[in-house]
Amino acid sequence: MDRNLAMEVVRVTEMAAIASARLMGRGNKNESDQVAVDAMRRAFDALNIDGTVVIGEGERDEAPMLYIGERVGRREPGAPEVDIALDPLEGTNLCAYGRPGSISVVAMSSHGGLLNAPDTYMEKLAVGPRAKGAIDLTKSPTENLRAIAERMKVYVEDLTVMTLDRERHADLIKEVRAAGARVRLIEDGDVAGAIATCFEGTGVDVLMGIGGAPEGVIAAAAIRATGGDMQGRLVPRNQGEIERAKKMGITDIHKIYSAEELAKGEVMFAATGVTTGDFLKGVRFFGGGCETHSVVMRSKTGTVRFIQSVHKFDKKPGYAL
Ligand SMILES: O=P(O)(O)OC[C@H]1O[C@](O)(COP(=O)(O)O)[C@@H](O)[C@@H]1O
Repeated sequence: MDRNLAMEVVRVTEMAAIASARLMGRGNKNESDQVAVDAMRRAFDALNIDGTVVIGEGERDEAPMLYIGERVGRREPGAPEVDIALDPLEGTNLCAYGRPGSISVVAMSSHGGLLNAPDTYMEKLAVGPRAKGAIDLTKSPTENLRAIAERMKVYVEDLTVMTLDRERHADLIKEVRAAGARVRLIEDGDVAGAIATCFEGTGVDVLMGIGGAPEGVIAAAAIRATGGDMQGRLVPRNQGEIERAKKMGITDIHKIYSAEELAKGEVMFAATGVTTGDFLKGVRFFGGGCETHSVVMRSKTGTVRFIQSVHKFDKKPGYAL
């Protein structure tokens, strides 16, 4: 993958973020998501890649655009063949209700690099580079917090654990509190939550708990690029999801995946803030344009770039739609 591709991919997340941010706070999550999907699909047409969506908006029969298996990009001769995991609007409710932390996101790898995760749940444990190697999903949350604290040379009481505010996490939250760590509950958006552990300034040290499996693969791509660490284990909700996982080539449903197994080889990752979150500002509109804030990363070099862009709608009418 050409290194300049990483800089091109950010245009795709910028366009999707601008489109959904336009509808921020209107209380309609489907509408916010749909405009992001449309914009992202259009933006891919400008990229000279031969891309296959491996994690997208759903199966072909349920998602008309950016469905799993869809080929995207201009696909001109010499275009790199890439697998793509995307979420045009991660945290649809956050955007629809004007809450912090929604992002638009794309991860890319060479062919076969991204786990074809079924649309089920995944138990996730993610930390930043300072705690790399200290996590183990076979151990209890308390044991993990002690190992993470030791590796980071801090007290467990200094750690902040982010988790989705869900009923299913009642025991987890109780245990984390009993261990002495601080807890930050989020309403949605555990991709941004996992990535936040890799940026010191966010104050988030650990992401724990169960969220979407496709989101787990996207997060793993970013974790790989930033040098953090992550483990994930599928948590199917019913027999149908187990069957679906098998069809997608997953033989051991209980397997614990490392970040390297979720997103193998060279990966690129780009995200643009829709609403302001822990490490990205949201889209800000002004007369005739807007400003976006994005992050672009490559696992090969570990370079992390924050990109602040000013878009003028009279010169780029496509962005104004
Ligand atoms: O809402 P659930 O069923 O607990 O699922 C959790 C998943 O939903 C999200 O919070 C938001 O997903 P959407 O953007 O599809 O609404 C993810 O970040 C998370 O992985």
